[in-house]
Amino acid sequence: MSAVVDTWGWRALMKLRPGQSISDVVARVPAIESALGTRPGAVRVEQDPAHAGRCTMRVVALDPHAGAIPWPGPVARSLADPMELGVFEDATPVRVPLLRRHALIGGTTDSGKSGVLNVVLGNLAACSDVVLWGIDLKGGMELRPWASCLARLATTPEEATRLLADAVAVLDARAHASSRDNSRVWEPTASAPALVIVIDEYAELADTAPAAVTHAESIARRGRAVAVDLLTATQRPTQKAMGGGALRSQMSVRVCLRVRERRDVDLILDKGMLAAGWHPHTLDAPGKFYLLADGHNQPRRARAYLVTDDDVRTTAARYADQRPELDALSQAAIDNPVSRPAEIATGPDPEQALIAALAGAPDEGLRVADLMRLIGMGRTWIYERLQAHAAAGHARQVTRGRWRA
Ligand SMILES: Nc1ncnc2c1ncn2[C@@H]1O[C@H](COP(=O)(O)OP(=O)(O)OP(=O)(O)O)[C@@H](O)[C@H]1O
Repeated sequence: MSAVVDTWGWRALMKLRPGQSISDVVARVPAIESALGTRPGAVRVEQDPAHAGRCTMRVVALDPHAGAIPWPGPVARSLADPMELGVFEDATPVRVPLLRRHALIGGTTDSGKSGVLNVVLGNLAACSDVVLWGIDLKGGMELRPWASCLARLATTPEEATRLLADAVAVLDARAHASSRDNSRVWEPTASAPALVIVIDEYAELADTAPAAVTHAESIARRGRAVAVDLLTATQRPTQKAMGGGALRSQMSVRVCLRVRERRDVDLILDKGMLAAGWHPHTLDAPGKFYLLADGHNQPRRARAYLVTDDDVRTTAARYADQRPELDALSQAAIDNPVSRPAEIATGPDPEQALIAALAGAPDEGLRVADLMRLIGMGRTWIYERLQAHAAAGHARQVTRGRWRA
């Protein structure tokens, strides 16, 4: 038996005695720990997948979660690479794929949500095939340090609504092009990058910008195939903020940091997860989390790397001038909103769709004919609703016949 030493301890390949199985060794783990003089839980035994008579014994002598774990820097260079968020208790790295996935990061105040966002942003900043947009309604406090790597940063409900409306326009244009060209999915490259929208405190957005929520839900439903993805963090995973679960159900990567109440576990992760052994209410330090994602279906405690303010500064500075630009098709959809396909103002409720369309309208406003096409309602209905919104101060005529919020 020869041992390989690493940061946290060592591991060795072991040959079992004839007739012995891995379960015999697993049953002896407490005795092995006692004989080696390690802390309880330090020894893990794994079957050699190639040979029933061999196993790997891993001794994690130091508790990897005992203190903050420094961020080693970005490992991803493409959205197709898994993002490395931190380490599990057995010191194995937490790697999670984000391509064509929306992600939700939840946890109480000071649980480390911004910390996890920073790890992901640090990796995305180094990816040459992702355009990053940010929404931070805390006045930009969390995301502004990344501003040099964000192509857009919205810090007010109005800007957020406009940004998400533009993202829906990008999505529609890409979906239209994909169906025309018969290509099923948008494969991100440096010249046709993915668009990832980072939203810090989604509940705040839901409270202050209902029209923006209509767009976010549309992106959650339809964005994956065309590589328009959401990365959202929230402290308040209420039914209202999560659209009664509709938004969460589209988020296939869920990171749950410490929560105050047990019922929040099922709100962030999924119904029944608390009963299934996912216990984020017991996490005892910032940055510790449970992950639910492809390949992560067992409740395992993990801890995120700690990204310092200095790490953010140096990483943002290093990658700022390597950020890609949106492809021409997507940029044209933003610059020329009148030619947007009819799904810009999504949602079954025409009133909501009208509000969203007005909020997302360009500076010069939208014509009644545009609104009719976007919303699918007749001239009389649109005209009456515009008058009502104008009287309530929610809409205005920019120039004759052109409207916006
Ligand atoms: N992975 C980590 N390891 C060690 N300490 C961490 C980690 N992540 C965060 N912390 C510490 O915990 C504190 C809170 O972290 P953070 O700001 O990320 O929490 P938050 O959930 O975003 O808080 P808020 O809800 O107020 O926005 C910070 O002081 C930070 O240094």
